[in-house]
Amino acid sequence: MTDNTDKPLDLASLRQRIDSIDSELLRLISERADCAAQVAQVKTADDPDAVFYRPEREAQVLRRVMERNPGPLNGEEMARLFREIMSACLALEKPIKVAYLGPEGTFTQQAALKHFGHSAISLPMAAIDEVFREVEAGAVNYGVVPVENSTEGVVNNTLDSFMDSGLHISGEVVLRIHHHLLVSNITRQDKISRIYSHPQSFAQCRKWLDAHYPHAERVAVSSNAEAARLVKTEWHSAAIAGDMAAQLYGLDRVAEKIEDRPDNSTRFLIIGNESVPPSGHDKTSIVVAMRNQPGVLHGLLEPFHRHAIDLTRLETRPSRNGVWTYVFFIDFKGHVDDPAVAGVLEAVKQHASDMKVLGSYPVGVL
Ligand SMILES: C=C(O[C@@H]1C=C(C(=O)O)C=C[C@H]1O)C(=O)O
Repeated sequence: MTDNTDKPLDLASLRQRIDSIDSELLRLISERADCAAQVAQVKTADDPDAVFYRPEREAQVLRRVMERNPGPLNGEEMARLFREIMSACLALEKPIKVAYLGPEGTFTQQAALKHFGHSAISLPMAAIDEVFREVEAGAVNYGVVPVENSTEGVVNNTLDSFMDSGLHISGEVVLRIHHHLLVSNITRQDKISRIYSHPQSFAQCRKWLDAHYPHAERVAVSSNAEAARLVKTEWHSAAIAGDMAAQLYGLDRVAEKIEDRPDNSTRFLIIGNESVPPSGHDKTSIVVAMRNQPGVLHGLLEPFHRHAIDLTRLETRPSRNGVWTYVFFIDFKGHVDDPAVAGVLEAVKQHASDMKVLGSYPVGVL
């Protein structure tokens, strides 16, 4: 920052300038909040039961921020700030309630807050099917469940829960997963003989553990947060968990980012009761049951190729109503309202004994 003579401004002048920028920001954010409150009035005037939260609109707002961001802050950082502003604006009407796979301090809670912002009310559930039940019962607006990890693959419980559920996928969020080796203030670091973690986290840190703690007993527990909690009471134990669990239980990081793959990330799905209109950059998830005949997989995939639809994921799960019969979970780019997608779905139906659209939703922005 310089004045007219190109001399750098002194500290006092820079702080004065920051104060006046902050005043302007305060005014603008408040004006934005007023506008969002008026949108809520318009929505309820048309329909008293209208939902204020619009996933497709929020994705568009965040994308626009990233596209127009002039720097020096990077686009994701800027979008995170706007994510929190939107979250606070929405909460002015009614804070959104979100159930997640708990307990408190899990990566799923981190994903929920990343997606909805910190003004959302997040409620921990003990199991994935409880998250589904809570959303189905209308006790919360949305649920957040993990669906796949880049190192360890699919979360079977989540896919299985979709088979029995009428819920829609309304969004996705991808989180970079960093694991740390954590100890408490009573831990004797030279005497660590037991390490607690969730089985998925053990799998993601296997090489590091083999190299650094080959003789420590690895005890699998139901969540990383539970692992962190146990460490508070045992002087010879450590935990593998992430930042949220470390913060929640006040643990120290003895070794940071110990995951074997630096790009280790987990994808989470947002589940809700409503379908989502197109945002302009969407994904669709379907589940398909196939008759057990030769060439079924070709028949299933060929329409995607023919309509130039980009497949992003294909998972197979045993179907639960027959031995050696399978269902396929398929994710692809596009929205059910796109004519090309409608064409594919028609063609897939010809080959399938059953097909269900789990949802079309904005591709994760953050
Ligand atoms: C303001 C709206 O409602 C909510 C608040 C938004 C915002 O603060 O930008 C965006 C989408 C909705 O979740 C809207 O639909 O435009």
